[in-house]
Amino acid sequence: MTDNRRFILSLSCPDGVGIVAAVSKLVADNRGWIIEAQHHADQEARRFFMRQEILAESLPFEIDEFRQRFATIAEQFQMDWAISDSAQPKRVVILVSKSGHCLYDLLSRWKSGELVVDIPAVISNHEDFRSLVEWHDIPYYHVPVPREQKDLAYEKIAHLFDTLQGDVMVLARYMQILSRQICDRYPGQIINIHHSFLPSFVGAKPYHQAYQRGVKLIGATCHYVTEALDAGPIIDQDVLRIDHTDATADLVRYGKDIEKTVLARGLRYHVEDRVLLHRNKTIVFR
Ligand SMILES: Nc1nc2c(c(=O)[nH]1)N[C@@H](CN(C=O)c1ccc(C(=O)N[C@@H](CCC(=O)O)C(=O)O)cc1)CN2
Repeated sequence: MTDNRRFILSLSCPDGVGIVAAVSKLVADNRGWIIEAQHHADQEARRFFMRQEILAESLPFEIDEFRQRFATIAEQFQMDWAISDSAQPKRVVILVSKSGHCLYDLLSRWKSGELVVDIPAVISNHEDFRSLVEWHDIPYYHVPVPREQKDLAYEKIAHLFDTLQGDVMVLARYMQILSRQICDRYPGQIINIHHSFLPSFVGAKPYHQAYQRGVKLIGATCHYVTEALDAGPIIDQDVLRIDHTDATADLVRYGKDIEKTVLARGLRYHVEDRVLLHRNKTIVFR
């Protein structure tokens, strides 16, 4: 029975000739079995992006030696690169405030085995979801964010994340604006679900803004968090048609389903190393 463990190689570098050949030659010379391969050349940016999944058991060496052997090619082509192990689940720390629909959804997908991650903790600025989270045998940390002590609160969250050896923080309707310090400390490691079709309706009350504007489409956006509010690189989006008969409460209700779907999809892309960042945009190898 073939062991389905894969090494996932993701890279970007200045575009040029011979990149695919060089990478594939290293794998082929070691009789490696490529399960999935995608690449993209951004002609405007003159940058090349690539993702390969290689069957771990097909290679005669472990991941550390694979990284050592790949480093030579990476230097030759000035690559930003990473090799991850599909058998090593990402450690996802979830942050939530008072709206629990995305938290419930992620916990359900995790409990059913659909979302293969480790959840070392849930952090909240309220006590609302302690019993739900602890029922899942997941530690719950209540970190209040008083207006005059926001930086101290975010230092506590950063210390918790480091102590828990988190790989990614998911803001699952966490309604506090993170400081520049914590955003800069974890670039590409904090994912938010914003309840609008960005760039429309930034802020805490997008459904109210959508209703007031009279739009015919609403949506949700999963993006990486930067200091600039709701302005980080977009990972995934979706929309839904609405009309004049829909009140703000209807938009909030419809929106919850879109938010859950878009966040789960965006998080899956991230934990499967399918997202590469370039400037303020993403390449997503779906
Ligand atoms: N630095 C960033 N922090 C956060 C981002 C982000 O993109 N960059 N996204 C938000 C989530 N969000 C919308 O998706 C959002 C959350 C909160 C607010 C807001 O105005 N909050 C007020 C307090 C509101 C309250 O207490 O209920 C505030 O912080 O003063 C706007 C947008 C998460 N953080």
